[in-house]
Amino acid sequence: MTDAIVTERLTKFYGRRCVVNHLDLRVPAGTVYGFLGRNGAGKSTTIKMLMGMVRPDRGRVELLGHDLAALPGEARARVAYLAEGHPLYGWMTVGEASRFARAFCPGRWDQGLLDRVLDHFDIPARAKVRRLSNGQRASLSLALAIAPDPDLLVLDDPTLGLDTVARRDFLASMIHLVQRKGRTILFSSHILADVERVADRIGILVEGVLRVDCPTDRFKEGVSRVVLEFPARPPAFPGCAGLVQAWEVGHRLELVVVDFGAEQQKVVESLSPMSWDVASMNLEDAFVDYTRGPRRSLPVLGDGDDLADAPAGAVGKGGDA
Ligand SMILES: Nc1ncnc2c1ncn2[C@@H]1O[C@H](COP(=O)(O)OP(=O)(O)OP(=O)(O)O)[C@@H](O)[C@H]1O
Repeated sequence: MTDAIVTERLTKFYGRRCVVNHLDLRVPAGTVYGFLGRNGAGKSTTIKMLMGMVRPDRGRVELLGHDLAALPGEARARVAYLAEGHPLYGWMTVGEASRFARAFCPGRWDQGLLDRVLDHFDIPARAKVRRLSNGQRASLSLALAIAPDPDLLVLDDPTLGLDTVARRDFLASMIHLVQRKGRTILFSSHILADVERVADRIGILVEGVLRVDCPTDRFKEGVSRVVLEFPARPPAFPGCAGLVQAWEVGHRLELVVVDFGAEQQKVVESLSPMSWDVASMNLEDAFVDYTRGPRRSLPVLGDGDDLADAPAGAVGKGGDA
């Protein structure tokens, strides 16, 4: 098995609105996959469809090589899911919550690992869940999710509300899990610095359409901000392949371009600027610049080298409805 998650043309409507649109997602086994998108892009809906909690209107899901509709119990036990907001029963103690979770995982439970995580985050077994801090609740949820030693861990915005130190500890635990051979993690997040730190690959949903699906570095290197300086008001930019957006700031023209190369350079030089420069960007800057563009015509970014020249549309077979 090479892909831990596969979706084919996965589609969900709420009313007449298509919130996940022909999603072809492939998450290779052993990958930490950052699933990104602005508020309302469709991340949670997708994750709920992956977990069988929301029924798709079209398409199919495969987890660990099995069709989700016929997932054997043995495979289901190898998948763990952490819902947004770390839902736990506040009236339970930590020990009760652990025993409760364990009852759903007969045969696969690493109590030693759970104890180590609880100890690391200083979470006593007798503490009531409702008295835990946000960070402790998140860590308890993660500990309960990883105690069955899952092959696939799916987390919906797991670091929401955590402080920087708690987030780093949480992410370190995630990496520890995945470093054990073949483990796969898909997580959604709005904290791009976290994603940049741990994700091998990213997918970006824009209004339910997967526009980016590639290694994290490929995305950072693929999106460039180009700044052209002029002595007076800049000329209008004529456009080029891979252009996400262009705007004027005083005597400057700023462009966001996917896969800036010789062809785009020629267009820039044809405007005879006094100077021009390509700025390097971190993941957050690249994400902001990319997703702020005109949504229906964003250049797509995937593993291939020639995607910026592809007609605007989704990665894979899908497209705008
Ligand atoms: N049960 C529902 N009924 C109707 N509309 C819904 C339902 N769940 C989600 N939506 C809508 O679907 C769209 C996608 O929501 P979703 O929660 O998947 O986005 P998201 O990318 O996870 O957003 P966020 O980052 O804000 O959590 C939103 O417009 C949301 O309002």
